Amino acid sequence: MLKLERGQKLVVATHNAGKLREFKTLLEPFGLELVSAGELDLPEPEETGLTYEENAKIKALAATTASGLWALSDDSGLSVDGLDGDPGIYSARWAGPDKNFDDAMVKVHTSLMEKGAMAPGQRTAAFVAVLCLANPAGETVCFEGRAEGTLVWPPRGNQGFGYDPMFQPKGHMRTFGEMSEAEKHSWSKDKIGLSHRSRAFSEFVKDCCPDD
Ligand SMILES: O=c1nc[nH]c2c1ncn2[C@H]1C[C@H](O)[C@@H](COP(=O)(O)OP(=O)(O)OP(=O)(O)O)O1
Ligand SMILES: [Mg+2]
Repeated sequence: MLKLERGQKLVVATHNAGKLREFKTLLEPFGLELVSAGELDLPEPEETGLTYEENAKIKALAATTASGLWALSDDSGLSVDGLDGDPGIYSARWAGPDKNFDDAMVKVHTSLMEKGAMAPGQRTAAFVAVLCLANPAGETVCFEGRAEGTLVWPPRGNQGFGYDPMFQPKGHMRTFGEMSEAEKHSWSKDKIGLSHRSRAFSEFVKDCCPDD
């Protein structure tokens, strides 16, 4: 089992500013020294895997190899039931090159409309995140988290990132885009969080983080 020590320097192996922000908040209580792949100017590896886990490993191993530090990566996406799980592992690039998430959300919505999926029950989806911790010896360990919800239209809220404004988590009336980061995570050591990332993070904490 891979275990981090208090004060240890850890690369957050992402080039996504939204994820980086979330990881900084989540990791804060554990007394680690954080540096991001962007700050170290690490190359962005090609995500050639066919699963979240494969891509998370690719990113964590690339970062630990390039930096000599332990690395924590995240591969995540939105799996829409009515679209057979798309955009899934391709969520970041599904709308095409030079497209932003406003375009990507329109594409998800229009694809569902083309299938006649108008009622909330036909617009269910899940966010999935797989975190991977890698050490410089090339050992890895992965943790998965899921958040179930419904896709609303039009998108609501301007917090979070990516597809957050159209994702309303199960049991809630507001989208992730309408929630503060703290609400989106709803993370604490003794209760299950709300977001896919915080749910995967709980498992990672249990096994790999120093006790605080
Ligand atoms: O909490 C989330 N709220 C909204 N959207 C989200 C979330 N989590 C993942 N997503 C979507 C957008 C993201 O771009 C894609 C992940 O793609 P993914 O390849 O894992 O990340 P990325 O390319 O943006 O950054 P990087 O690979 O450097 O970590 O799924
Ligand atoms: Mg990526």
